[in-house]
Amino acid sequence: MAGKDTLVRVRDLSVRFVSRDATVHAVNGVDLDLAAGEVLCILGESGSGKSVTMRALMKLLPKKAVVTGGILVDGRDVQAMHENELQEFRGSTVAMVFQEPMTALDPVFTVGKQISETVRRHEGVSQAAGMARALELFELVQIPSAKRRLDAYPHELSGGLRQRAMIAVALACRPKLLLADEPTTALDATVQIQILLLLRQLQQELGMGVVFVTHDLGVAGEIADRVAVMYAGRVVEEGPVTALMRGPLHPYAKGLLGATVHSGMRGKRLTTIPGAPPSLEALPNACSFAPRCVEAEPACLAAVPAPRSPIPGRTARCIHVPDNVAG
Ligand SMILES: Nc1ncnc2c1ncn2[C@@H]1O[C@H](COP(=O)(O)OP(=O)(O)OP(=O)(O)O)[C@@H](O)[C@H]1O
Repeated sequence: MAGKDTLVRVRDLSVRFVSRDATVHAVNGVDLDLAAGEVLCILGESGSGKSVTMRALMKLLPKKAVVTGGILVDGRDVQAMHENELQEFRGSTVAMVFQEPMTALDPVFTVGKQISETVRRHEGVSQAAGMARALELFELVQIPSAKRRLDAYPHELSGGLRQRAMIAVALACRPKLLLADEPTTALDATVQIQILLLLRQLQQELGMGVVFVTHDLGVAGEIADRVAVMYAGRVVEEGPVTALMRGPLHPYAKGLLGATVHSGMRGKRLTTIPGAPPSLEALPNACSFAPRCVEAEPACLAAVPAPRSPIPGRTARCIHVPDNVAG
């Protein structure tokens, strides 16, 4: 049963991309829960299904994607929404920030105009009220000389300020859920930490839920309350960030943590475990990590491991993890 303050509830989500030549099984039976005001990081290496999972939350996948399973956001069935309902839902209930701000910002309009138009579209307010809200948002995301910068075009802002402007656009209609797809990856380290701190502060002030996709364990440690570690389209471990970083349960998470800790936390690509993930076109009916796992044994190849929960609030899909929690 979904709790009273459940903001996101995903059950058995699968996403396939079908083409004439092949079927890519990008996401395979993902369960996720997010409480209002909580930050969940989806962590994993390239191609593990992080972005596809996140985009499914706002039905932002190409038409050819075959999506099955249940997605409830703020109690609404996302899969069942039609285009006009989605337009209202995107922005006012859920908004997204991207790695590349120019994905969200239009180069031919000033940033102030873009924010005020977004507000006007959703809330039907006057031009002056839209602009006043834009200024309020620029101040909220701590853009210095906010009034002057509202008249800037996106290319006139530095990378960090552009990122802040994009966050302001995303927050324009006070979303309950913010989706962030590697929004700091392209920035240099000091700007990256400033944007992470800003997001954390905004999330707390506004009480928003955040789903944050990253390949960077250091970033997850900085911003997350809970982490879901994805591998080959499955969540292989899920739990509170501090517990997971102190003592990961799944061998893949152990490998990531070992690799990252030894070489410094932030900015490290999660690719230091020997071997490569399986092809998403031919996933085995087995533990997908077994070929790279130091703990693998024949039983790992018998079936896809079910989630086990040795500690309340934590799960891992590994047969070596005990399953002690009743219910
Ligand atoms: N539109 C699409 N058509 C076909 N395959 C796709 C499409 N979008 C994603 N995929 C495939 O789905 C898989 C998961 O992609 P996804 O973008 O979710 O990975 P990711 O974990 O976010 O990786 P990255 O960190 O590189 O963005 C990949 O194999 C990708 O090639």
